[in-house]
Amino acid sequence: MEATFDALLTQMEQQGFAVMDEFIDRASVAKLREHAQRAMADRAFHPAGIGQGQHHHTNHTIRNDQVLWLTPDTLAVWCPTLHHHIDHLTGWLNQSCYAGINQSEFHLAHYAPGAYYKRHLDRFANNNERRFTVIVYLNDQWCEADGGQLVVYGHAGHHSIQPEAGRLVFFPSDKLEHEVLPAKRPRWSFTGWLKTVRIPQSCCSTNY
Ligand SMILES: O=C(O)CCC(=O)C(=O)O
Ligand SMILES: [Fe+2]
Repeated sequence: MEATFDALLTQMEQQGFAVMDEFIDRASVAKLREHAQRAMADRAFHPAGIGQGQHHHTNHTIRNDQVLWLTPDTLAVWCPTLHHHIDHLTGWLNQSCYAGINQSEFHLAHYAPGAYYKRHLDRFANNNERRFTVIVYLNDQWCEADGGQLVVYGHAGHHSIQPEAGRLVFFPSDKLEHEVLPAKRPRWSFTGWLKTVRIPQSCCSTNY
């Protein structure tokens, strides 16, 4: 896996983003998608918002997908393979690149036909904790006519990526602008953000 992660980093340096197929196997994709579909049927998804903290709000002119936030523990149960790979990637980033990742957040996303997410950066204006974005798609046999491509604005201009099952997209959350074009069939994905969260000094000190 280390050689694979090296290749990811090389791609990211060269083009501003990295793409890897079969990051997780088909059976793991199918299992995670089934959990997502069941949660959707149970009305556990809710309209996605933009902004953070007190600035968080929904804005359907910018995005109109639905999301379900997952704790790392739930991810570990719903898709142990993906949980393990993300853990492994985080450890590698910390050891090889001194990335200082100490937290993560994850959600599943569902784009109903017609849903989109306009061009944006993943890092909030008032919070620089998000360092890397990790997206894994859960859609079998996606084709051009299905729409829903992820368009990334990399070093060499824009590039369109099909949200195909098992495919990983990886990029720096504060640098790469991207958008999701309107999907024409239900579009399922997992998105994670690897973060560096400053621990307040007072939490680390011990009083003797
Ligand atoms: O699903 C995708 O392709 C990208 C989603 C995205 O940009 C986001 O959730 O911030
Ligand atoms: Fe994004």
